[in-house]
Amino acid sequence: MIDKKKLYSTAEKQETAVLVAVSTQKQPAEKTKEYLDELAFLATTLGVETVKTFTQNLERADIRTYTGKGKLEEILIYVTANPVDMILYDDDLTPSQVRNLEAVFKDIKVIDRSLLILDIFAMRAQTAQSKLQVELAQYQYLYPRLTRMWTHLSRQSGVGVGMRGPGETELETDKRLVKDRIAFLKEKLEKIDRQSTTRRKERDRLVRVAIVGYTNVGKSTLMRGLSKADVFAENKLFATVDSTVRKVNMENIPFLLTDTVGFIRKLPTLLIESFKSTLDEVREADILLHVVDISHPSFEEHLDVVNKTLEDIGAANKPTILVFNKIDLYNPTFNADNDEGQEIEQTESVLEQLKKSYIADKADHVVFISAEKKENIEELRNTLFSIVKEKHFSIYPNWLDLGYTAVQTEE
Ligand SMILES: Nc1nc2c(ncn2[C@@H]2O[C@H](COP(=O)(O)OP(=O)(O)OP(=O)(O)O)[C@@H](O)[C@H]2O)c(=O)[nH]1
Ligand SMILES: [Mg+2]
Repeated sequence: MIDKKKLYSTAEKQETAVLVAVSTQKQPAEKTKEYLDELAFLATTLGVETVKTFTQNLERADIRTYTGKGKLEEILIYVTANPVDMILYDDDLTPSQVRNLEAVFKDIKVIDRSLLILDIFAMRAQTAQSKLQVELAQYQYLYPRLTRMWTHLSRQSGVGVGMRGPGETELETDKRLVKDRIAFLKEKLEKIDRQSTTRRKERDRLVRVAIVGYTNVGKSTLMRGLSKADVFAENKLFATVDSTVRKVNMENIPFLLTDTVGFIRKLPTLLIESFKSTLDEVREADILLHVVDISHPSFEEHLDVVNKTLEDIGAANKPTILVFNKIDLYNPTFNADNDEGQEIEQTESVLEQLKKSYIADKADHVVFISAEKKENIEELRNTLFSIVKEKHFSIYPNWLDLGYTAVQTEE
């Protein structure tokens, strides 16, 4: 049995972190800066304050200690002289890197990107299913890394980042018990998966639309704007971990709208695997609303990350509306490459060009909106509805003769 005696308390003091990243041939320095901003934002989401960042240029990350020796010493001097609870690495560390770094940093936690993201998911998971999914991903991540550090950490008072299981319990650290737990969780999830597949099959066949996108782009805000759902939206990463399905009616044609978990660069593979059945909502969708935060300086990279993840889960090549959101914050003079002295183009023509470039290869439709300020929502509704309608009539060619009442669902 798992020991659930020690409860996680939110009243703990705020934890502090230093961030570490390397710039490599594949990852130029300006990218590293952006990634570190994202890492700091992930930390903030967990209430962790960033006190310093360290970066290093290397051909590739050091296989033993991630950074080189000199930088490692520099970090050690800093964390010895200052109150620092954890060192956050922007990439995933191998079990042996973790071991080596633990030996250097002793009582200071060594946390990598995956572990941080897993921790946020643990905090956000609401349903029994997503809690089990997160717990499974956490244990699969921890199992090969269960070393002195984890047993040591679990004995420290107060559980912080890296040790938080879902449901406010602490993670188990006994290797043998963890193995049993993994088997148990897998079995339980398979059972839930079988039940929900049956339930989905029994559901009447309605057109399914999934809202997808990078984290924090405004998916839940848009969901609220398009349906009556009271969905949680917040300026933090991964506000949504569970998917919400709502039935929406437009001109007496019902369809299902799903808000989904956001994607992120380097989303832990284990999370994708264990969230398989949650992601089924995306995989089984007929139409995708791909939301992009156009005000974000790296929105194009976000777009590529999402498309790549969609491919990975087998959900690419669906009819897609590319929804550029937060148009109220968009400033093309900031995003566009402006050579000195060059006239800054009007927002409208910049958007027009953007639309053309995306229509050509990445989307069937492009719409610019502000979900928050409710700008252009009508245009989006109309575009969406025209596609939904087409799909709906291909399933129910005689819909108009049925008096609109043939389909009843519980959503
Ligand atoms: N200015 C502005 N802010 C917006 C807009 N749409 C959403 N936001 C804000 O962006 C933040 C994230 O919104 P969410 O709807 O939670 O985003 P999400 O994509 O569901 O995020 P996750 O569930 O965390 O992946 C919130 O603070 C929203 O208020 C918009 O059109 N303009
Ligand atoms: Mg959300």
